[in-house]
Amino acid sequence: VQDRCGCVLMMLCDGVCVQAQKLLRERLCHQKLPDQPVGLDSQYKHLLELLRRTAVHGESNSVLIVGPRGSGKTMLLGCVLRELMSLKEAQKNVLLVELNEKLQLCNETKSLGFLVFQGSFAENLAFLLEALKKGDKSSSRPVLFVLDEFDLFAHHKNQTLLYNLLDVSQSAQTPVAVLGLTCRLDVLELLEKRVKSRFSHRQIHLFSSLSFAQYLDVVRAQLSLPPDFPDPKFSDEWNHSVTKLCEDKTVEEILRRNFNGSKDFRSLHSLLFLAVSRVSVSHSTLREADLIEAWRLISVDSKANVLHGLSILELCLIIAMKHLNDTYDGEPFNFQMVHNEFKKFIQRKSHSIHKFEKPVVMKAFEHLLQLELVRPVDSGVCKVQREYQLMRLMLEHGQVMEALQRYPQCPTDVKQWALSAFG
Ligand SMILES: Nc1ncnc2c1ncn2[C@@H]1O[C@H](COP(=O)(O)OP(=O)(O)OP(=O)(O)O)[C@@H](O)[C@H]1O
Repeated sequence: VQDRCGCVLMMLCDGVCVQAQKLLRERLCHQKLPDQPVGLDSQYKHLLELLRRTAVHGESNSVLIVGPRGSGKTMLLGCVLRELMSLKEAQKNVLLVELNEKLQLCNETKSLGFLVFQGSFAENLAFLLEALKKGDKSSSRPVLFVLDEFDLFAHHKNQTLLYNLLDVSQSAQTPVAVLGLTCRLDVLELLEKRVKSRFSHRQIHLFSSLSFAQYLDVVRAQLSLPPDFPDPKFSDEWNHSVTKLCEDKTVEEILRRNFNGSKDFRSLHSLLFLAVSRVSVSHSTLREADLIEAWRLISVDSKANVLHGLSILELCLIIAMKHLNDTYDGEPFNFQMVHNEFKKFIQRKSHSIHKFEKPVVMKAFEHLLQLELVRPVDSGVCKVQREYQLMRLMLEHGQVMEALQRYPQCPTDVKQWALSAFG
């Protein structure tokens, strides 16, 4: 009987644990909007007010949301639209149209059952403009145009689409809001004069001024189970363990390093995702060890891994390049110089490395180039023979030394030669 009870309990626990993990993984994979954007209160209010004026009062408008990758442009817009659609006075009233630069509607809009453009760019544009011009301010439904990667629109068809949309947004026809999302701070410089003069010049900037304390709040919020989680006992225990985890010194140190590296939420989410994935029935709460392991996985140096897979000849060429770097004060080098340096080593110091024919050495050099461990100084110059093309080594001291330490059966004379360059 005890065994059976234990088994049933185990299955129940298993179910809740899987449910919690699924919920958190979905959240961390950006499948859901956060309840509230963190640290973007003023931007949120500003955008909501602008869109409310279009949705409720029928005022046309245009605005750019500018910020680096992952700074929350899409999320901010999503949260604002969610609130806008929940406003009583704006409900059912607003049409949302997401466009890409070829004037195709994006998938989300198609699924709303709204119109789908299938024609050429010119046909689509003519159709769209006619539809917008037919309306008037009082009877037409306001239309919100969302132009993600706004800078790409600036490269298209003499900016005809931008010109026309902004033109409509300035006239008294159908109320239209044009919302551009972009990473480019200089995006206005890309616009033609006629387009620029029709843009409202409203910009909302998302540059993170997030403090570490706020960042920790985000971690806690991202890892906590919601109040409506089906098993309140489990979620209480889980949330308690999350609070405790965030107070742990080692965990705080890891989070601080991640924060100092990048304030981008995507990198935080990857870290937390890896930690959450380690939770299992045998340990159904998050532990310090899960975060440490996740951090180890995330901070693995990919170049060090590539170095680990090199042949001994390729490794020797890298050491020769480092010697050249030291001799010529970091000036670029070419294959011929590397080959000479390598030959010197074989003649004077090496007993373990065979003589290699020049084409073989060239092949090894080409492989390093393919792996981007070596890069041409000027890739545009293709007239220079490969042997004489100037190159730079794209590796740091520590990366090569670590690779040598881990290299299986690395000959001692090669190690010593490396130490005289990297040591
Ligand atoms: N201030 C914030 N508060 C809460 N979550 C945030 C915040 N900023 C970013 N995020 C989260 O980070 C992830 C990336 O954000 P988002 O996709 O909105 O960035 P983006 O600026 O649109 O990036 P891209 O330029 O690549 O399109 C999302 O899951 C988002 O929920």
